[in-house]
Amino acid sequence: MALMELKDVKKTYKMPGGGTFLALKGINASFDKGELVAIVGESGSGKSTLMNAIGGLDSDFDGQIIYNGKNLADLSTAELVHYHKKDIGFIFQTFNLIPHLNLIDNVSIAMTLSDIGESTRKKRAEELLRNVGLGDHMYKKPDQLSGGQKQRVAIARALANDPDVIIADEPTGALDAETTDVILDMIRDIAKEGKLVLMVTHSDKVASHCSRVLRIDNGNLISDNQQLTLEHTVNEAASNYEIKNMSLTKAIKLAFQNMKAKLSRNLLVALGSSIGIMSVVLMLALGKGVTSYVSKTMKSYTNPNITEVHKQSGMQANATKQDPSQMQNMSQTDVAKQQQNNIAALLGESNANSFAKKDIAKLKAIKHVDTLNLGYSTLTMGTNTVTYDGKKANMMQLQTMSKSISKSSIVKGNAPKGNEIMLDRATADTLDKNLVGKTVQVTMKVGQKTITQDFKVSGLYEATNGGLGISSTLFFNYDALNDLYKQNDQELKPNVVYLYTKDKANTKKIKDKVKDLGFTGSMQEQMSEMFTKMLDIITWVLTAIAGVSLLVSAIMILVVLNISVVERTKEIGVLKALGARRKDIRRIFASEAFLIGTASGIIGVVATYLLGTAINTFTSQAFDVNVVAITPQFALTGIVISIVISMIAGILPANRASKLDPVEALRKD
Ligand SMILES: Nc1ncnc2c1ncn2[C@@H]1O[C@H](COP(=O)(O)OP(=O)(O)OP(=O)(O)O)[C@@H](O)[C@H]1O
Repeated sequence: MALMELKDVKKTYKMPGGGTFLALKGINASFDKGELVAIVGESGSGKSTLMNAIGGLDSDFDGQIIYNGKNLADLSTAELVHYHKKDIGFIFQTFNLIPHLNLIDNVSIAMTLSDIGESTRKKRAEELLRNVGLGDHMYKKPDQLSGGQKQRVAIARALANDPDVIIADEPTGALDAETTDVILDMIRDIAKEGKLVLMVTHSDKVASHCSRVLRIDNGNLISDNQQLTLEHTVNEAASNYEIKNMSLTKAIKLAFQNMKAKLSRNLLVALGSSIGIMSVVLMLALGKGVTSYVSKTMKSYTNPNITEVHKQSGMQANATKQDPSQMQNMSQTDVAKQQQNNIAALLGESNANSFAKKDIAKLKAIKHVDTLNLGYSTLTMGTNTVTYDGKKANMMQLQTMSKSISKSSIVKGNAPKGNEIMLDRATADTLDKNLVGKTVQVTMKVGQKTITQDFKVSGLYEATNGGLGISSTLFFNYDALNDLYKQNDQELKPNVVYLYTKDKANTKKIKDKVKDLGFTGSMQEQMSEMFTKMLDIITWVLTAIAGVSLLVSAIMILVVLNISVVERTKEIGVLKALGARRKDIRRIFASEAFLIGTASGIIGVVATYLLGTAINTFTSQAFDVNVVAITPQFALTGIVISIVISMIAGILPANRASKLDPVEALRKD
């Protein structure tokens, strides 16, 4: 039985306009091992069309091409892949070597696609390269070779999996006369070693070296002449390893080599994509940093069993409750009045923020509240002064003591008892380094009156960032201050209420109820709410940046991979001719997307880390806080998002590449 038999092979091309063109009109021939067959004919006669059908690149023909008893048109996809890998080797006129791979990798590509182990691959490729006289050039890239050398590499590549049939399409078409002879000798040796070589050529001289010449004209086989018999030799370079499917790791490795070839372009894309990832990681890290700072501050400065309650002035409460559109309807006089009221309330000149008896009753009635303490706090804006030893300090704030001031805030001495006062350390230092226990003279407003009286300093309070009150604060006992007001015929109206519960687990419920009743929490709580709101805004801005840049990077990756598919169309055609499955091509491109994604994720995380460190250096110097907290989970999230986005962006180009028709891909200039 002949190795290959063509029975009435016809090929009809469908024209884009709807018509058809009959390029092969019924070819009959049979071929055996050890033949060197020249296929000659005018340009456009159908030679390449026939070779594509024989090579299994085009299965859409009529008639039969029987190889080892099986019609190629009936082969399953897996059988066709095996046919490409094991039975057929291609040699092209324009060599079609893969430019970014060295000669060893170019020759071993068919073995890579067959999942042959690296050492076997390398050994075989070296042997083949030595056989074609390129033993000294193995690590060169194709661009560093002459035309003849390139074709020798292509011959070595065609022989890698030791196929029975070699299809050579004008293998000497791009070579000078001298090189042509060398290549022809090599091809003849291949046939002598027992392979069937089908060689398309325009040249009668080349055809004269062949054992048999088939002449095609206008799609018909017009002559088939046996002209000489080749002496057969023993095939020394035979291989007998198992042909398998390419593994994912090999696809990733190939993708890695491709990426290296266009390193700067891929790095730029990764750099661009990393901006989105940086926004994501920064958003997460900032969220965590600020939240933990706020809760830490809250914890360290407040007693968890105590709920501090403030009352908003009527206008303030209305303004916050009103919707913004109604706010706009407020007249300018209303706004001005409200501002005056707010300032008056802060300065203790108005009762708008004071708790009435019914307010206190309401607060006391809240479930789980065990004790209720009254307090008073006001801004004094320098109207109160403390004098010691001829030195005077202006006090900005007056506040009564409460259990919510943690002991750690009192850095020297004790909390004021009875008629004592406490000052902040900064103010105390301006008067005397050792003020605790000393008696100072205080001039202060008590309701409508201004009085001057001596008080003993019981201790000092550290007004750290985020601590209670601002600096220059004068602390009194509530009862003592109340007495002082009474002595001066004034009435002290509490504007702070402290609700105490034995079980701190109830504090949250109490706080919620306080809000429901229309009261507000402590300054710290309000600050932390403000912080949270600010954080929300920052988060939204970063999310928007992240969203837009992730979209841009996805598009960028899609475009770059698409360009890559176009640039590498011929390479994809070669890979398919050598037996790459659709899946393999898809995997190579998907792996490239994966690698870009990983690189951009890593760059994004490193950039966030550097930026975060810079931000933290600044904020820790200015405010003694680290606002950016990058955790390994956030870094991982960033990298995973980056990979997922790139993989999604890579789907289209990878599919496009995998679906390329090998015949069209190889014909591309
Ligand atoms: N995809 C196609 N669609 C329509 N017609 C095609 C297609 N490919 C080839 N043909 C036509 O089929 C005929 C045979 O083409 P083929 O490429 O096989 O010729 P050839 O003998 O190899 O020519 P050359 O020596 O110039 O390469 C030509 O007339 C060509 O125009």
